[in-house]
Amino acid sequence: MSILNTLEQVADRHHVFPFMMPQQAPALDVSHNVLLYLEGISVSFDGFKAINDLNLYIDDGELRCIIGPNGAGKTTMMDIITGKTTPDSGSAWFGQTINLLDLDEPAIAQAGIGRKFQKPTVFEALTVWENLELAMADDRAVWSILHARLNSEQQDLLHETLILIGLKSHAKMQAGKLSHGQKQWLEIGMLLMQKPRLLLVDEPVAGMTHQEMDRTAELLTSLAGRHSVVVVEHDMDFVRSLAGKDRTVSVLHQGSVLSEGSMDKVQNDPRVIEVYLGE
Ligand SMILES: Nc1ncnc2c1ncn2[C@@H]1O[C@H](COP(=O)(O)OP(=O)(O)OP(=O)(O)O)[C@@H](O)[C@H]1O
Repeated sequence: MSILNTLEQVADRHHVFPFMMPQQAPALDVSHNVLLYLEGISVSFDGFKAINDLNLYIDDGELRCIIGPNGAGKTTMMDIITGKTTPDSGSAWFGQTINLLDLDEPAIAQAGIGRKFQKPTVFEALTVWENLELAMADDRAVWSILHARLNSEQQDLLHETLILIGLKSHAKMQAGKLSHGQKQWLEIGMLLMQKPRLLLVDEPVAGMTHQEMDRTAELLTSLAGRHSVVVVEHDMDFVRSLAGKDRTVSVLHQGSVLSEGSMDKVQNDPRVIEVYLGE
C-alpha cells in the first residue's frame, strides 16, 4: 500500500482500521457435540486453591446441574468460563475453535455465553417489553433501541420469549411490580434475547415459592436442546426436578469434580454424602 493511499485512509473519517474493529471470536464449532471443555483448570487466591485441576465437559444442548458445598468453587468456575477470573493453568474451550482464555468478558458474552447471577437485575422503571427490547443483541444505542421499530424477526423473538418466560400478559407492566420469581424469569428472557448458546444460571430458585420453582424447572428444561444450560443450585428438590432420571449432575468439592452421573448415582455416592448431602 502506498503512503498516499494510507494518508487518504487517515483523512477519511469513515475508514475503519482493523484495530478499530470489535474483538471477534471465530465461528463456534460443535462438531464433536461438546460445547464447553474445561481441562486441568486450577486457580489459587493467596495460595488457596479454589479450583484444583478441574475437568468438566458440557454437551451441546445439555442441561447440567452443578452442586457442592459452600466454597467448593462453583462461582469461581463460572467466573473462569465468563472471563472474570483467569486461571493459573489449564484450558477452556467453547466448541472446537474458541479459546475462552484468549477472550475478555465482553468477547465471551458476544461469542454466546450468557450468565444469570443470583439476584435479578432488571430495569425496574421500564416495562417487561422494554427490558427485553433493551437486552436484544444489537449495536444500537440504548435510547435509539427504545425509539426504533423492531424488525419482524426481532418482534417474533420478543413474542416467543415473552411466552416462554410466562410473562405475555405482563408485557406492559413495570418490571418493578413483578414478583421475585417473575423478575428472575424476565432476566432469563433478557439473556435469551442475545441468543446465547450456553447459559450459566446461579441459584435461580433462591427465595422462590414452590409454584415458582416448578415453573422455573419447566422453563430451564424447555431451554435445553436449543441452548446448553449449566445450573448451580443448592436446593436438592429443585435439582432433582431438573435432572430427572437421565441428566448428569456434577458434584464439586475443593475445586474439582468429586462425583458425576445421574442424580440417583451422585446421591448414593458415599463421598458425596460425607462432604455435602449428609450435612
Ligand atoms: N477473589 C477471591 N479472593 C480470595 N478467595 C476467593 C476469591 N474468590 C473465591 N475465593 C475462595 O475460593 C473458594 C471457592 O469459592 P466459590 O465462591 O467459588 O465457592 P462456591 O462453591 O461458589 O460457594 P457457595 O456455594 O457458597 O457460593 C472459597 O473458599 C472462597 O472463599
